[in-house]
Amino acid sequence: MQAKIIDGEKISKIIKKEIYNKVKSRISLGKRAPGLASILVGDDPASKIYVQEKYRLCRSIGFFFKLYDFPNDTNEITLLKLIDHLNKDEKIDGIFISLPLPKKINPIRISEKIRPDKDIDGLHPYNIGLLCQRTPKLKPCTSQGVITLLKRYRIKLIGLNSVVVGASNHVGRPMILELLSKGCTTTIVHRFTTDLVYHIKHADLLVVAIGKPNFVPGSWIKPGAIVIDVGINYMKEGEVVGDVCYKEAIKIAGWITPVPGGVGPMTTMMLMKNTLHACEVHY
Ligand SMILES: Nc1nc(=O)c2c([nH]1)NC[C@@H]1CN(c3ccc(C(=O)N[C@@H](CCC(=O)O)C(=O)O)cc3)C=[N+]21
Repeated sequence: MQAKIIDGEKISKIIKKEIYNKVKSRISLGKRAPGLASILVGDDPASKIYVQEKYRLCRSIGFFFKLYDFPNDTNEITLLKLIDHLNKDEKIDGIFISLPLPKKINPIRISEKIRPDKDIDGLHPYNIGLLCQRTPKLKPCTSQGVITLLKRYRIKLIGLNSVVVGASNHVGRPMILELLSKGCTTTIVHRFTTDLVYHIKHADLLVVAIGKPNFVPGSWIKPGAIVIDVGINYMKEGEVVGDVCYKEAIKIAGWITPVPGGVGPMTTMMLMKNTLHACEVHY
C-alpha cells in the first residue's frame, strides 16, 4: 500500500489566493489593508526564516507588514511597552511574537499583554479558553492548519481514535481540543507516557509534534492510518525532515503529510487568515 499525499503546499496556495481576493475586494470598497506586526527577539534560526517567509507572503497578498527586530538582551518592559502601543495602533490588526523568547523573558506575561482580538497566534489564555468551550474566535495556527488540510481532503474525523504525540501549549494541546470538537476520541502522549508505542499503534489518526527527526518508524503506524507530521527538523546536511520516518511510513499509512510541504506552509497561511479575520472584525 502506498499512502496518499496530503499536499500542504498546494492547499496553502489555494487559501493564499482566497485571502488575496478578499483583500482586493476590501481595497476596492475603500477599506484599508489588514496589518500585521511581527516581533522578533534574539536570533533563533527557525524564527528568522519564519519572519522572512511572512514578510514575502504579506507583500504578495497586500497586507501591511511591520517588523520589530530586537537583540537578545532586550528586557521585558521594552516589549510590554511596544505591545501596549501596537494594541492601540489602528493600522495593526494582528500582533505576532516569535517564540521561543530569550530565557530571561516570561512568555506568558508577554502573550497575555496582547489584546485578544489582535492575538493572531491564538495563544492568549482567552482564545485558548474559547477554543476549549467550542466557541473559538482566533485559533492557534498549526492545529487550525491541520484541521483545514483534513477538511480540504474530505477526510472524515468522526469517531476516529486520534493520538497526538507531544503536549506543547502551541501545538499538542490545541490540536487535542480541535480533534475533540470534530468527534475524535482523543489521546495525548508525552514524555511520561508509559507505553507510547501501544498508543501510537492504535491511532487511526496520528499527529506528531515533538521536534525529533524521524522519531516514529513505519512499524509503529497502524496500516491505513492518517499520519500528520508537524515536525520541521533542520539536519546538519541541510536537509529538512519531519518527526516521522517518511520513507517507511508512506508504505503503511493511508494518508500522509510530507516535510517540507505539509503542515509548515499551512501554519504560515493560517496566520494570514487569522490576520484577515481580525481585520474584518476591526473594520
Ligand atoms: N509565535 C510563534 N508561532 C509560530 O508559529 C512560530 C514561532 N512563534 N516561532 C518560529 C516557529 C517556526 N515556524 C514555522 C512555520 C512554518 C515553516 C515552514 O513552512 N517550513 C517549510 C520548510 C522550510 C524550509 O525548507 O526551510 C515547510 O515545512 O515546508 C517553518 C517554521 C512557526 N513558528
